[in-house]
Amino acid sequence: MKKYPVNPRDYKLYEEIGDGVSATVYRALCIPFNEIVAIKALDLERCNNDLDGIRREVQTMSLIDHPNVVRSYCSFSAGSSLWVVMPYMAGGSCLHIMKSSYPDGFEQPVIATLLYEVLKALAYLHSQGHIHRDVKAGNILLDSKGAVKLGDFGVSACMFDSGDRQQSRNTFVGTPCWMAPEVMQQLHGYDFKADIWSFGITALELAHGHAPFSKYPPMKVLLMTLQNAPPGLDYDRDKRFSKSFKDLVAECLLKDPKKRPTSEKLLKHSFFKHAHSKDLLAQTILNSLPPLGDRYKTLKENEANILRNQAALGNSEELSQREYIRGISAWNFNIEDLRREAALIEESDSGLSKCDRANAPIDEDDKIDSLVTATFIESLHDSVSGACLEDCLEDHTNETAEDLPSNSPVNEVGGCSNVRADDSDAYVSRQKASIFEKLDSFVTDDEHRENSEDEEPGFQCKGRFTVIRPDPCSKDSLSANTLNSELSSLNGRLASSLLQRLIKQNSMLRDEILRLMRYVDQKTANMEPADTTANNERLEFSLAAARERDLQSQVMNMQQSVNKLVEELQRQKLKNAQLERQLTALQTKE
Ligand SMILES: Nc1ncnc2c1ncn2[C@@H]1O[C@H](COP(=O)(O)OP(=O)(O)OP(=O)(O)O)[C@@H](O)[C@H]1O
Repeated sequence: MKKYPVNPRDYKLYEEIGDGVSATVYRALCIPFNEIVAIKALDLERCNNDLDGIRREVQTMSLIDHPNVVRSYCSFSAGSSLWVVMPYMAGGSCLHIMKSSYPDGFEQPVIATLLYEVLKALAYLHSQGHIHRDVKAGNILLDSKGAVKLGDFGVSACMFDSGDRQQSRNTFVGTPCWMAPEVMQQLHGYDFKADIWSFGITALELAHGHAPFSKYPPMKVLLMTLQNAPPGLDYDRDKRFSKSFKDLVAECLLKDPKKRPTSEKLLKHSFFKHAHSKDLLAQTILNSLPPLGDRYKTLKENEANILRNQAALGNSEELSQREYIRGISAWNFNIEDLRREAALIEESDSGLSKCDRANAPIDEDDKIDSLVTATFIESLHDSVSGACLEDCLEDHTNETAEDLPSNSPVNEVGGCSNVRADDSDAYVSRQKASIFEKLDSFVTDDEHRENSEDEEPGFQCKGRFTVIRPDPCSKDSLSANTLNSELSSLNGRLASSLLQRLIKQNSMLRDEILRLMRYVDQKTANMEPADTTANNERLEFSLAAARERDLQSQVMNMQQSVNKLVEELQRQKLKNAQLERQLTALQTKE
């Protein structure tokens, strides 16, 4: 097999052709082979605490061998970046193609052709034990001849892994619009069926030019995905699509992952009778497209305009849209964002599309406050009791307002279409006050963290990444050795500060959960006989104990990670000492 060089000097970087959370992608020339390639430059400083993720991505990519999956030729470090050399996909991503030429989505034969190829990639990955976890139009790449490949293993996970990596499937990664409900809930982990959900959302994205709820801020996307009926193809709006397409989407977007078909089974779906060869793609959507670099530049300019407008209007939905345009997967899920987004949801929304409206609960705009409250409270309960929010809501879908006591939690909280305006308004205000109180306590914690950041100016938390702020004054003056040892010691300090923060947040969350449970119990006690209250208390106690055990085991795992990091640090120090000795020896020789 052809061996690509692993020296940065053997490559010549041309223009930028894409970017994501952790990487910038360039068109490049592999000089010895005189071959155009793509180089993904992962900025190790931008994702310092996600080295495992990077290692995983590179490992996964190098082991992959399938015509529908982007493979890596080789990878190596170049300065503070890790370069991954890949085949150059001159057509770019489907998201970019739609943004530049097909804002309302593709025609059915094109969609069927694209999806069939993606599905072959998924069937292969799943058979190899991988969950892709980031299936979306932005990661469907086309070469100049119309070959389709699935890219970006930044958040992929292996189903056969145990221990640490298995646990990573319980963490919150991925783009909210494409994220399966079970991934959002973070209750019981998830499996490859999460990819099938994302595949269904991607099908809608290719059909409409955007994913369902893509214009909304992440918090709202989360609420809508959890509480609304699954999105789908609309009877009126999507007349141009066949019944088999509608069926395919509906099957992929079943909320219960067990009911979703496997990728292998989906390959036999009748919709794929509409699939063609790659020539169709070359002759239709790739025909007369400007070069990828130019398209990317235009896209960046548009993005900059949106940013300017958004800054002028102070509109955070535009911000969300900008992230969508960039096809970014990370979700900056911090309490400040949450607060801002919850406040934004309060404002009445006039922007729901007809299709989104069809999927929204009745009076959704008016009662969105209660949705916020409901989801916070229910998801807090769920994280304690392990009960599924979705089940909880579905259990009550057939009940009407009249079936339930007027002050029942379902009427007041969860049953969005059954909310009684008079009772619920007061209830919602009370709950909102309590939520903001909770948020305040988190924010205070965040402020603490910020203050402590003052002591350690290098750290900054950004969603799933902890970013090291570059220090322009010192960087150049550092020798490779000191930089190395600095990075290693930062890892240790970073892990322990993260650990402390997590423990603190967990215990605060637990207290808050208990407080909220007591509150709900007090409310329901009026309706229940006395012995049920005693039972509830017992249940509450055992649930809290189970949660505590869970937290303790998480803490132990984190401590183990810290120990590993400390060991790594020692190793690096030894290496540094050796290098320094060699350096001195060399200097003496000279
Ligand atoms: N081999 C390639 N050929 C052409 N363009 C590519 C290639 N790989 C990636 N791109 C472009 O670069 C963009 C970003 O790449 P990628 O998604 O791998 O980065 P990332 O940082 O992992 O992104 P994300 O934010 O989705 O995690 C893609 O959406 C695509 O448009």
